[in-house]
Amino acid sequence: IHQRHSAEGYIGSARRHLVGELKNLSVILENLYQRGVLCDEEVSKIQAEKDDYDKTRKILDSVTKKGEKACYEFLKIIDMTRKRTLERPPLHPGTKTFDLHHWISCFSFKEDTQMNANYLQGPRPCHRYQEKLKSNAKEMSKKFWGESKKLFGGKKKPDLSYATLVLDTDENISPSELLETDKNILLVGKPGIGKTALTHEMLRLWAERESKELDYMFYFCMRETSDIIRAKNLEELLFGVFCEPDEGKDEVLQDIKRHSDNVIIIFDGITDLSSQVVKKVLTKKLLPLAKIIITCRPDDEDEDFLSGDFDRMEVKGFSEQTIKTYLSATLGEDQKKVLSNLELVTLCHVPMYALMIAACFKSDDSPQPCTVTEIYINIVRFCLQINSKTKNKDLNSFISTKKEEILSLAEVAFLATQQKSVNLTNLPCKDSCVLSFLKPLLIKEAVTETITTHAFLHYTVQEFFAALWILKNPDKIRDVFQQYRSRCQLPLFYPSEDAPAQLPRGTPNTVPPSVQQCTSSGSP
Ligand SMILES: Nc1ncnc2c1ncn2[C@@H]1O[C@H](COP(=O)(O)OP(=O)(O)OP(=O)(O)O)[C@@H](O)[C@H]1O
Repeated sequence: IHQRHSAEGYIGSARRHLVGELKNLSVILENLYQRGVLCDEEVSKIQAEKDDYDKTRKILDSVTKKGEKACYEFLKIIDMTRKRTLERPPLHPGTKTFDLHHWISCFSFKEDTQMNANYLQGPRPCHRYQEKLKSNAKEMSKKFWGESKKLFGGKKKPDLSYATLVLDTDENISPSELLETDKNILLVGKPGIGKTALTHEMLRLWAERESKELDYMFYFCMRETSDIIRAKNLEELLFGVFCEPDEGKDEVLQDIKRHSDNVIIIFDGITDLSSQVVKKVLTKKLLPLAKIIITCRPDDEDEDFLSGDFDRMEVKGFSEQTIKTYLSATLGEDQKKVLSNLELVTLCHVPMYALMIAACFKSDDSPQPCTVTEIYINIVRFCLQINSKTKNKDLNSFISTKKEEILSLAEVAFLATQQKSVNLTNLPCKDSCVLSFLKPLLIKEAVTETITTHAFLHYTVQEFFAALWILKNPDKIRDVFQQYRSRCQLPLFYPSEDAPAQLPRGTPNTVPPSVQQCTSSGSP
């Protein structure tokens, strides 16, 4: 039950804490002026006070002297600008006794629909930039889901965006809760489990949320590292790699730096800390109050990422219920074929496999794959067929004619995976059909110069081809396992001296088969 307080009394009760803890007094003064609480002269007088202490005292005195209405306006301003004007709540409860954020949230405001939010906004270029970031975020999210939909051909356009479940000590957390929390987050999850999907969902939610607050959200795909590594400072990272303001660059950068608590940055698929700027952001040397979200695979998890204050969470993929909803949206009646096969249903816990399975089963005459390897083979054959417009009956002989090109792609995949990279600087062949597994990656070299490199459509496709290359070069298997063992300090379990040079079949209960496990980034 909220007890109704007088605004004047409410300010009085916290005066001691407000003096000394109010920040960004210029924002408060500007708003008091805009709302007609203080006139020009009063504002100038306050600004002339020697330090923030005295300025705050003077603001409080002037507002209180003007009575209840002015005090109410003041509280309203503090409420709307709290991120900028109040000290952050303590990260460790108990280290600070009075929490101004909590205090202002307890004041019960009357309904006030007349309020003009514009008063509370920052400089115009910052707003224009926020709008640009929001439309970028919407676009990225749309594109992400659009690419999955392409697998279903032109006719069927299922809705593929289901909230990924995140599990943290037995508690499911939704993407919007992740977005709202003030904490820094480390999201760990195996390949294809939906880490990128989750970050794109957060981007979408941020772009669509109705908030009057001026805030910023940035996304970096850490696999596209070269331009990130080249960024020498914060400006080059935020504006050069991600998105440049159309006007008032300096003003925007100033605002971002000054109000870093209004910034959210996602580093998706981090493998190491080779970028100095990224390292500084993670260790809070830059943008100390920004909220940071990192995603990585379990193999790449590194204590250095956590030197800041991060909450670690695991992305667990689809639940039983989500699998059913997903299959029904993508397959309709055909879902029964998948649901009747326990192995396939279990695979669907990994959204990437759910997508592949749904794509494989989408038409009546599709073969029924049962392992991850078979599903990847299906996908590869499916892509080759679509791109070459080959009839089903001719597909095998078509693939035979392309053997060399396919293996050259596999070799490039293997070499890149070994170097923990997705940037393919040299194309393995000229065949457009085989090259359809790649997408161009544009890297800005200079203002007017862009270099085009290539990357696989999805990292797991690169891993599949890398595994294919090992299978075709059995003499390399021992080396690869040896390398894996020395990185992970695991006993060398396979292949033994007399074991056949052949990899075990996929274990379809939860994870990718050994083929992929052995070649995933960090553990080739
Ligand atoms: N919540 C979801 N709803 C529907 N499809 C999803 C979901 N999450 C992931 N997918 C599908 O699975 C694919 C792989 O997911 P994503 O790229 O997010 O995995 P990841 O965990 O980032 O993998 P990696 O570690 O390989 O980068 C996506 O392209 C998307 O098609």
